[in-house]
Amino acid sequence: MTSPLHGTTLVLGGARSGKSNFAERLAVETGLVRHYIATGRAFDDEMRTRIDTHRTSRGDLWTTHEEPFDLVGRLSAIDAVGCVVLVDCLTLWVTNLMLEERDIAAESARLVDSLPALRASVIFVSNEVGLGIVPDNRMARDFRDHAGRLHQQVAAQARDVYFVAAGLPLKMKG
Ligand SMILES: Nc1nc2c(ncn2[C@@H]2O[C@H](COP(=O)(O)OP(=O)(O)OP(=O)(O)O)[C@@H](O)[C@H]2O)c(=O)[nH]1
Repeated sequence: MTSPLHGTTLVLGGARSGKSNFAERLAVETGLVRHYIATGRAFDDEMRTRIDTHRTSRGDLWTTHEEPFDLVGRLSAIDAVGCVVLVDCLTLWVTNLMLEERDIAAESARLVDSLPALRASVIFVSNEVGLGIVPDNRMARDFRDHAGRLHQQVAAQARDVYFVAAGLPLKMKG
């Protein structure tokens, strides 16, 4: 079975742009079995509250997986014809890898290389973090650069790419 969204989709946007809600809608519209991979971790009460709100609003028709590091392994474990996997989000994944001093270029390449073989439809959500002024600290600049390169690689591989601002999706590819 090939869903209307078969392949990879990338949904970019700023903080509170509505990108996660839009990506969830795309996943629901496929009519496929839904999986959600959260790369975020609850480090404080504010994040815990936000995560609880997200879980409640997703409801019971989603299977949630919390995976801060091994996206390739988790995607291949879930992978099946007839399912859609929403990964929210790539920028938190990059953050987690940076905090562990992993090789981001290698991990990014491994992820992008794994995509064509997947049978599931995969929707990646990510923050566009490159639009502001040049950050004044090295780690923030590295983060911006890693995220920007990863977005280019995923976008090149993706069938559909969207940019969301003010809750409105702009289709950039597909
Ligand atoms: N650990 C965990 N994280 C979750 C879960 N559900 C959502 N999240 C995280 O919540 C984050 C998105 O929430 P927000 O920060 O409120 O949304 P945002 O992406 O900034 O805002 P929008 O652009 O409006 O979507 C994602 O990065 C997820 O990783 C969950 O069940 N478990």
